[in-house]
Formats: sequence, C-alpha cells, structure tokens
Amino acid sequence: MDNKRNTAGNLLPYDGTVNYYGQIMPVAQADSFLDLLLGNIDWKHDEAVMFGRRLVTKRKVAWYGDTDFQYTYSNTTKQALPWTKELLDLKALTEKTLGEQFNSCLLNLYHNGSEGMAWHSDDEKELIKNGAIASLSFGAKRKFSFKHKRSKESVSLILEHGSLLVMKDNTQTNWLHRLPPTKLIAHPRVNLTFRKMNR
Ligand SMILES: O=C(O)CCC(=O)C(=O)O
Ligand SMILES: [Fe+2]
Repeated sequence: MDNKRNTAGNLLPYDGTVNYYGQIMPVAQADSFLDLLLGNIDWKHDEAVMFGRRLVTKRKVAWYGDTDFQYTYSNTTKQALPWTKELLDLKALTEKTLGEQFNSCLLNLYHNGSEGMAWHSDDEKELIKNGAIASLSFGAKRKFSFKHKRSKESVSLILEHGSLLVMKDNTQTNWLHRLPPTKLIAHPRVNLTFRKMNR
C-alpha cells in the first residue's frame, strides 16, 4: 500500500515480464470482495478432456466479459456472462493501477489447498497476442510458480489476499505458470484474471 506498487520490478530474469503489486486494497475491503465473489458469481465446475474422457474439475470457474464473447474448448462453447457490480469495481481498480484496459475475466474458485492448476500458458488464439493478463487474488495465500519452457528455470512467489499480479509482453510464449496444490491450506481462494480478447 505504498508507492512501490507503481514501480513493481520484473520477477522474470528474461523472456517476459511479471510484476507483483502486492496488496492493492485494505484487508477489510479485500474481505468484503471475497464474500461478494463467493456469493454472487455463477460458479460452475469446469470440464476438461483427458485421455479421451470428459473430466469434471473440483475447482469451479466462471467467465464474464464485455458483450457477446464466446470461446470453445474441450468441445464446449462458452458464453461470457455480463459484468456484475463488484467485477466492474475490480476491473476499474485494476485498469487504474496498471493503465491498461481489459474486456473479459476468467474466475477460479479453489475450495482448499487440494485444488490447484497445472502448468500451462495463457496463449489461446482468442486472446490478443502478448496482451497483459492481470491476476487478482482473494482469500487463502497461495504459492504461484513460473517455469521457462526451454531453460526450465523457475521463479515462485506468494499471492496475497487483495493482491495484484500482471503477466505481460512475451511471458506466455516463453514461460509456463501453475498454482501448486498444498496440504497446508483448508480455506478457499478466489482468483480473477482480467484478459484482452480479440473482437
Ligand atoms: O489461480 C491463479 O492464480 C492462476 C489462474 C490461471 O493461471 C488461469 O486462470 O489461467
Ligand atoms: Fe493461467
């Protein structure tokens, strides 16, 4: 909550840019956003196809966006839901902090530490190439890791309650990221990734 957040340094040593702004709001405000997000978002279990089988994830997801955005994966077409009041408030805060505009948001709800997300890059063709992805976290503090696709060098940090992380430039081309599972955490975490989709 000081002016260091405007000069967050690059956490990656090369081939991309990741800035961690830390907690960008008071804890009481982050608590209230967590409650609103847990209660008002249309959370659904996600589906994935693995080994030719349709699997349902333990983690829940939701997708909100500007208008009639649509994208297809695992043979299902998803439609963006219209922004809620609290998502618009969080989008405005994120845009003001970063000086960047976003048009959609993917939300993840991890009920406890047994749920995480495997190594991946956010490089879907629907996303503007090298567009910034802004990640807001609420609830349980969780470790977040990056691994370079060729050198395998890795970088990790802790994402705090009410914090902002941004991934930009050629990060998705060169680095994977993941949210590792942990036995140590028994309470939920909500993550929002504001994204820029092609129209
Ligand atoms: O939960 C997180 O912090 C990251 C989520 C993520 O990588 C994604 O939704 O693509
Ligand atoms: Fe991701």
